[in-house]
Amino acid sequence: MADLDDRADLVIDADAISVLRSGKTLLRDVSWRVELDERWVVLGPNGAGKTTLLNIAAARTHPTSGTMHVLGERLGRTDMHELRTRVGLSTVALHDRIPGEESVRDVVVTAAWSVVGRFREEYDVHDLARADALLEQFGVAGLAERTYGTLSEGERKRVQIARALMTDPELLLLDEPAAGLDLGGREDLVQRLSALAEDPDAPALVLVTHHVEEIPPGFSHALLLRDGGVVAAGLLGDTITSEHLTATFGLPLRVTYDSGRFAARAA
Ligand SMILES: Nc1ncnc2c1ncn2[C@@H]1O[C@H](COP(=O)(O)OP(=O)(O)OP(=O)(O)O)[C@@H](O)[C@H]1O
Repeated sequence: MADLDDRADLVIDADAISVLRSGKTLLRDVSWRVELDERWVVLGPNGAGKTTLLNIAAARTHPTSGTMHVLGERLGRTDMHELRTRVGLSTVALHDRIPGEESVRDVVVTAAWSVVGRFREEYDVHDLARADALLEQFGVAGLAERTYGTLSEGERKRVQIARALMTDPELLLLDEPAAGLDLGGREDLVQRLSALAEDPDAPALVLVTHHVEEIPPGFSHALLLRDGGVVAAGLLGDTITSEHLTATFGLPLRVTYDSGRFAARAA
């Protein structure tokens, strides 16, 4: 019973999950618990299994073994489509499908549409107001009338996150949101994600990245992956250490921390 109560606040509860595809082990015996008010960073080198884990947390795919609960629902025993409507997901693969000629406001508001299967003419004024408020929150309200294809990469990333938040998800998963941004674009995004992390009304957050420099202040926990396995997990300050990063990336690294931001370089 105590165990059930413990689980009530868990948005992600991975219990020894493994993923095998085409004879390859993508995830190996991963256990990971995320609570409602936590903001997690998932860090690891290319091919570590980060996107695979995110896709399971987004109820897009199942583990091969182990048990996975998302928002209290057990994958394999629940309606995955229904569950997906409660999770916001932002990935490069999803955004590649956004038509360039779509207006920025429509890119955001159609998130509500695709989830509930409504037709375009049935958007109500609340949806439009919410889309505009999210564009404002991410500093791109002035671009609402522009077509998505004309935006810079940094502007697109901010619109993508606004879109992922449109459905008011209970869990927001962001896969490398700062990838491909220039320094100014990255810093702007880090600040906005930091504000989101510090908002008590924000959903539980999981941010996948390759770089400790991209960890926004306000994030609370980190999961380090290498070769599909967990190297370390827990509170950010205990987890993002030189020792753990060295083990994660397989080369001697020195981590520094200054004013809420991490940096890493070869030791
Ligand atoms: N369907 C599949 N069949 C076989 N191998 C796969 C399949 N999907 C992914 N992989 C491999 O699994 C490993 C983990 O992939 P994943 O995309 O989860 O890693 P990642 O940590 O997100 O990497 P990156 O940082 O490069 O995006 C990679 O080596 C990838 O090539």
